[in-house]
Amino acid sequence: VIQEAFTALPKVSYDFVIVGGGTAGAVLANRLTENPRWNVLVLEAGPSNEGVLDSIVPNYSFNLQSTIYDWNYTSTPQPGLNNRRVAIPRGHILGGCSSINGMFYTRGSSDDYDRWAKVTGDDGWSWKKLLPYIMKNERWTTPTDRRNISGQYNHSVHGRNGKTFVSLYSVPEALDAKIMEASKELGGDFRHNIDTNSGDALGIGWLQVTVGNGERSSAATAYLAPEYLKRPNLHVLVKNRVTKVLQTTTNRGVPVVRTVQFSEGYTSTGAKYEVTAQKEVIMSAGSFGTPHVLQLSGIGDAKELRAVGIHPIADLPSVGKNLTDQPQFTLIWPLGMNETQTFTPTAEHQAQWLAEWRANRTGPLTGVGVNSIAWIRIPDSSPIWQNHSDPAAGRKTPHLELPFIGGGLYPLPGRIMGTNNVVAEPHSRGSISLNSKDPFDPPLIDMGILTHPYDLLALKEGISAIRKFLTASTFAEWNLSLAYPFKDDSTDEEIEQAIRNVAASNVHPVGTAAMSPKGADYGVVDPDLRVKKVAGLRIVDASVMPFITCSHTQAAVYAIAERASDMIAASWR
Ligand SMILES: Cc1cc2nc3c(=O)[nH]c(=O)nc-3n(C[C@H](O)[C@H](O)[C@H](O)COP(=O)(O)OP(=O)(O)OC[C@H]3O[C@@H](n4cnc5c(N)ncnc54)[C@H](O)[C@@H]3O)c2cc1C
Repeated sequence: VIQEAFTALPKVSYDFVIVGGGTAGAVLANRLTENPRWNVLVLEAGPSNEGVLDSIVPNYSFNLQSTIYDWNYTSTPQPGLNNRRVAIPRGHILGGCSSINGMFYTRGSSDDYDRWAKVTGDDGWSWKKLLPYIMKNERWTTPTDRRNISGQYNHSVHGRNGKTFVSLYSVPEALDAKIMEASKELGGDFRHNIDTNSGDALGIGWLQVTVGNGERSSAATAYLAPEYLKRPNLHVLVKNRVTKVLQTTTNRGVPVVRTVQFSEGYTSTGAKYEVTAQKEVIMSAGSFGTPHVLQLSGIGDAKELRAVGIHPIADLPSVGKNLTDQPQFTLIWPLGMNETQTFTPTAEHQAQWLAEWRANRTGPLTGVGVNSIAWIRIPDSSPIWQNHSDPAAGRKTPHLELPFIGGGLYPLPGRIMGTNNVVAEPHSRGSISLNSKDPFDPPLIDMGILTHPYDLLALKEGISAIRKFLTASTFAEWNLSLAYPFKDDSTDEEIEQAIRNVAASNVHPVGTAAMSPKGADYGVVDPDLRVKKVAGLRIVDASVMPFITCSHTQAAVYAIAERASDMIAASWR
């Protein structure tokens, strides 16, 4: 069961305490309690996901932002964005970001994982070794519209017995046929790739989503489903925020950190508790929550910690550094056609769609708004390579992600088409640090967006690629003209300024507690995810990625958490 008061929990000793019941935390909670002898406590700051309609209806996911289900973080002024502050949503709910995300299921390329193996010296992080864990997470299912999907994915690279539902997009749009016609006509970078989740991520593929039976499949619905919450050894406490991890003892001069301090409710005035894990504390508070709690606890850059009045227990300067996210913005192309040839949803449509969803779990509300994505490389001949190194992990790795947003209702197109422009592997890096030693004071989050000149040039390469794609003859009848964030005839300078005025985070922050080889004098965790310079503490979430995957990040987090569960279980067997 899910509890909101620590006093309501049975008085047992916990083998493992998991900080954060998010994407990774829910996986660990499930897998570690497969062993009935191990008691596990999950501490989640946000409320339960149960019954939250916006988290169940796939098309409602945007409603969750700027609510109680969001941490509502705002970045520091971003020099690369003309000093704007940008919003960075994060799930504040059981299931974490997987309960509020866009449900895109994209794994990245095999190169991405092979690079992790190379930079950590642990072959277990390679694509080949992780693929079984990727598949262990996945429960492939038919899309909600039950169309014939042969030729739209590669059966052999998908798992059928996992926990998280993965399916193909479910709301056909007029745009779909056009994308595939253009792909056929242009080929090359725009060739059709039957499954961009196969390790070779390049080309245009159909979108796979974490949706099953018309509902969002999150880490909470999948790994903390009622059948698992029934386990007597699994204890889930929501609406309780961890404020610190504390040194429990010292073992041969090494601080042992197995005690967790937490505060009930959403404000600093709640009751305070401490709990000590018999085996390990696992930090799964995400790319912001994990480094924030570590720093509050004295684990981080000793100089920076002392400056805010925190006594360091482990000097790990990499905590909170290497913050990596993909810069992105959307181009809007109105269709030069009249209203009868296009489709604009009304309030009446919305009501009908909700009624259909409630009755059958089918219809337009099962869609996430995107059906296909182009993953492409910047040409080898581009002048960009004269001044910049290639940030991609290898030749099967795209530099750019270009999702297509149609918005119509088949067979009519929407009044506008959107093309998202994302730098899949950026060069810019940001950081997260303490504003003060008050755990309820939000951290300073510097996303570093567009601070490296490569990233802006790469976005401009993305614009060229989109324009090239739209020259395909199939688009002629739509009379597309660019309306936002600049015009077809804008100058180079106007385009650069427009990008800096609208670009934002792709909401995929990673890397703030990154893995490095055992014994390295940089990085935060060893390849087995144990925090360096202390004992009793591991990190399992998006923060451990040394490099971002060229993708949306949930599939990689699930893979990390599935492998971590095995590693942790093995070390206590
Ligand atoms: C709006 C949005 C859209 C996205 N879209 C996609 C997408 O379409 N596809 C995709 O693949 N990825 C997407 N992502 C990214 C993806 O969801 C994340 O990378 C992934 O879920 C992160 O998992 P995690 O376990 O690292 O962290 P989280 O899932 O964020 O889990 C961290 C958990 O810890 C809790 N927590 C934090 N601090 C504390 C504390 N002090 N005490 C107690 N609990 C704490 C949080 O409340 C949260 O539940 C999106 C993310 C967002 C926010």
